[in-house]
Amino acid sequence: MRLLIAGGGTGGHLFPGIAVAEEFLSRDPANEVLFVGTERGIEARAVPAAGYRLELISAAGIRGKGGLSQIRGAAMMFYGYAQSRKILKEWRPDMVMGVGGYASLPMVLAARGMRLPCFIHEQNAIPGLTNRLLAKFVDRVFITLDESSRFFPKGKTLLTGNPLRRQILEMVAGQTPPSIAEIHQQQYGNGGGGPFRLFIFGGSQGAHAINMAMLAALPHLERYAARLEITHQTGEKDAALVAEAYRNHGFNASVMPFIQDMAAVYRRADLVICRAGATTIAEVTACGKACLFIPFPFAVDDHQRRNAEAFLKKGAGFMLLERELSGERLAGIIHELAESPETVQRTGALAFGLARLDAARIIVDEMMKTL
Ligand SMILES: CC(=O)N[C@H]1[C@@H](OP(=O)(O)OP(=O)(O)OC[C@H]2O[C@@H](n3ccc(=O)[nH]c3=O)[C@H](O)[C@@H]2O)O[C@H](CO)[C@@H](O)[C@@H]1O
Repeated sequence: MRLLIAGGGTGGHLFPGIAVAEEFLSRDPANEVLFVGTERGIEARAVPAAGYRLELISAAGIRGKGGLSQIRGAAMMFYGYAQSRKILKEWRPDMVMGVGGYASLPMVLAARGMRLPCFIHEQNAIPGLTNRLLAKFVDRVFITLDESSRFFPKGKTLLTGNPLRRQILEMVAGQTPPSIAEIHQQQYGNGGGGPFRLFIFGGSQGAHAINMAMLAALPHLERYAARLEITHQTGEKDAALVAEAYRNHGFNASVMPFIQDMAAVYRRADLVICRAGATTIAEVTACGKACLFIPFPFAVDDHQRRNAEAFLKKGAGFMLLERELSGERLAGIIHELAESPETVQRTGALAFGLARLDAARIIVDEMMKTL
């Protein structure tokens, strides 16, 4: 059977699609998957790197832009629709899934026009415009958080969670959470002051504001430099600057623009400091990690904050808003949590309790049912 997965732009849309592809391919060696995205999206690099076939179409945003760019965006969408029809006629998928992002709009509409079974997956608490529009046309809407259900037709919406890539699921399966006694031994054994491992990352593109706040936090953390083991994903632009700052302040830090094997880094972390993109949240909760969320304040409809709030209500994470973010504040929280292993352990355990590990399986089961 053939599944076409359309959309992307950012990792938060694309990686759930890759998770569904992995599940679908595991069902039958004869199954095939084709990804469709745009050349500017993360899919242009990440899909071939993951070993999948990718077709590119033309697509662009329309929402909130001035007259000329709206006309340009609409023209690109029409062209993308024609390209989508051509791909569908040539590749002949059995079903099509949109994962959000510009490319999913023309492709899912074209697929619906050709009467193919169509599905969408929404990752966020507040859905993007593409998925709101597409919901009317698809057979099933899969959602990550109950909060988004009010935007979609009741009869066809199903709460599944956010599909997790195999690298994350395998890590979770092989992991036994440490006991409080082990954490104490690790952090206070051998005369006290065992390592506290921080993983700082800013979603699929890195976060300049988090990078700068962490640099501003370093002078306040110098006394703990020997205890902190830091892995910091910066995005492309800030990598050199951030690496140099850690060196100058005497910190043991591994700085990378982008990380392929996220599971390995999650596994080692005691505390994760990150944005509140939906896929990030799904992963840190599955890994049972205590997390300080710093939501991206300009995400459409402030959806990152809403994503995080869904977890904070249950004590399963911490949040610091960007407008309150300063080096001193960030250093204060890191220090406080490094000194409080019970809080870190309890928060991670509560997060794990909210994780949904079977989203990809449920989605593929549901898609197969409609065939
Ligand atoms: C600025 C913005 O609007 N961001 C949106 C985007 O975020 P973004 O693309 O940052 O998505 P998420 O934070 O949800 O997920 C990031 C994904 O990238 C992966 N990763 C990240 C860094 C790295 O070095 N390597 C790596 O593989 C993570 O493991 C994760 O799978 O899509 C999300 C899902 O729709 C939204 O919730 C976010 O609001």
